[in-house]
Amino acid sequence: MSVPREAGRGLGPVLVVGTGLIGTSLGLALRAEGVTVTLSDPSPTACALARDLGAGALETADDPEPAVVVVAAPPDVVGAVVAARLAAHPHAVVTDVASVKSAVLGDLLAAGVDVTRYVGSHPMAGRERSGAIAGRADLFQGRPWVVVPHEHSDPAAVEAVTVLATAAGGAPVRMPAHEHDEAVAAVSHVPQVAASLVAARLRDLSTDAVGLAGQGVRDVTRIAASDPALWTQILVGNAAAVSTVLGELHTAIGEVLDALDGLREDADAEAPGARATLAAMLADGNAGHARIPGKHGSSPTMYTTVTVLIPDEPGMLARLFADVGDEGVNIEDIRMEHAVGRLVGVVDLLVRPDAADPLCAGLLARGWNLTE
Ligand SMILES: NC(=O)C1=CN([C@@H]2O[C@H](COP(=O)(O)OP(=O)(O)OC[C@H]3O[C@@H](n4cnc5c(N)ncnc54)[C@H](O)[C@@H]3O)[C@@H](O)[C@H]2O)C=CC1
Ligand SMILES: O=C(O)C(=O)Cc1ccc(O)cc1
Repeated sequence: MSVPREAGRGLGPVLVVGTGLIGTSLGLALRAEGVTVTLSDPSPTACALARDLGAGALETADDPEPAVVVVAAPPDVVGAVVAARLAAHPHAVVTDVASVKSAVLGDLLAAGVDVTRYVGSHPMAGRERSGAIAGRADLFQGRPWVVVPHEHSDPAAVEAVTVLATAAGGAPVRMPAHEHDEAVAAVSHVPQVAASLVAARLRDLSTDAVGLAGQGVRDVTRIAASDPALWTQILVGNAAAVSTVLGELHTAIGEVLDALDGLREDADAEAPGARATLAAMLADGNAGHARIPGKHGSSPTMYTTVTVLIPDEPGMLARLFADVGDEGVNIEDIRMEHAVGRLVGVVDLLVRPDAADPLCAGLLARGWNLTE
C-alpha cells in the first residue's frame, strides 16, 4: 500500500478527528511542519476553536482524501470512530491516540472490521487540562510516542504512523498492545490513581493544615487535577493491567501499615523489623525513581537544585532567566512556589551538577538572593 506524501517530512494530508487537548496539539505541531491538517469534532465549538487556534482547517466534503486519519476522541468511542473512518476513507491509514490500546483493537476485531490500515498509537505526553484551549504545539516534543503494530497491520501503515509521530516531534517506540497496556498501567495509570488518592486525603483538611503544603505534595498530586471523565474511561479500558499493579501497591501499603501499627501499638516502640520495613520501602522508592529517564528520554540524570528567592514583581523571572543564560548555564527544569506570607517567590533551578557552583557564584555577584 502506498502512502501519499507531500511536505512536512513526507507526510500527506492529515485529518484529526476529535479536537480537544491532544487533537489540537497534534494539529498545531503538524501545521508548524507544513503538513496540511483538517479537523473534525462532533462539537462545532471545539472544532472551530481548534481552527481559530491554528490547528488546521475545518473538514469539508471537497477536501482531498487524507493520507492519515488520527482519532483523538475519548477512549470509549475510539473503536467506533476508527471503524467509521476506515470505511469513509478507503485509502487512508487510520490511527488513534487513546491511552489504552488492547481494548480499541479488540473492539475493532469483535466488530469484524478489516484492520489492515489501522495501527494504534499513544503519545506519552499530555496535560492535566482538557480541550482545545489547552493545546500546545510543543506538547509531543521529545516525548515517547508508542506505535502499536498488530498481526494484521500493513507495514506501510506502521511506517505512516511512525512518520506522523516523528513529524509531531515525538520519539516513536514500537510495542504490541498488551505490552503497552501493562507498561502504562505502571508508569501512567497507577500513578494517576495514587495521585488522586493522596490528593483526596487533603480535601477535608483545615485551611491552616493545607496551607503548610510544600513542593513535595505538589509534585505527588499534580496529576490529581486531571479530568475525571477521561480517566474513568482510561481505568475502565485498562482494568486488568491496572488492577495487577495496584494489587502490588496494595500489598506494599499493607506491609508499611503493619510496620506503623506495630510501632504505634508497642508501648516501647520496639516493634522488631518495623524500621527495616520502612527503610526498605524508602530505598526501593529511591531505586525506582532513579530508573525514570531524564528529559527527552535521555538516561537518568541527577540535577543539582539552585534555589533563588525572587521578589514577587513583574519581570523578575525573565531577569533571572536572562542572568542564568548570561552565565552560560542551561536550565534543565524549574519549579516555582510562593513563600507563604511573604512577597517573594521561591524558584528551584535544576542544572547539571558541574554548573551549580559557578552559577551560584555568578548569581550572588549579580545580587540574587540564594537559599538552601
Ligand atoms: N489528556 C492527556 O493527557 C492524554 C490523552 N490521550 C488520549 O487522547 C484522547 C483525547 O484526549 P484529550 O484530548 O485529553 O480529551 P479532550 O476532552 O480534551 O478532547 C476530546 C475531544 O473529542 C471530542 N469527541 C467526543 N466524542 C467524539 C466522537 N464520537 N468523535 C470524535 N470526537 C469526539 C470532544 O468533543 C473533544 O473535543 C483520549 O483517547 C485520551 O486517552 C493521550 C495522551 C495524553
Ligand atoms: O501529565 C503527565 O505527566 C502525563 O503523563 C500526561 C499523560 C496523560 C495520559 C496519557 O495517556 C499520557 C500522558
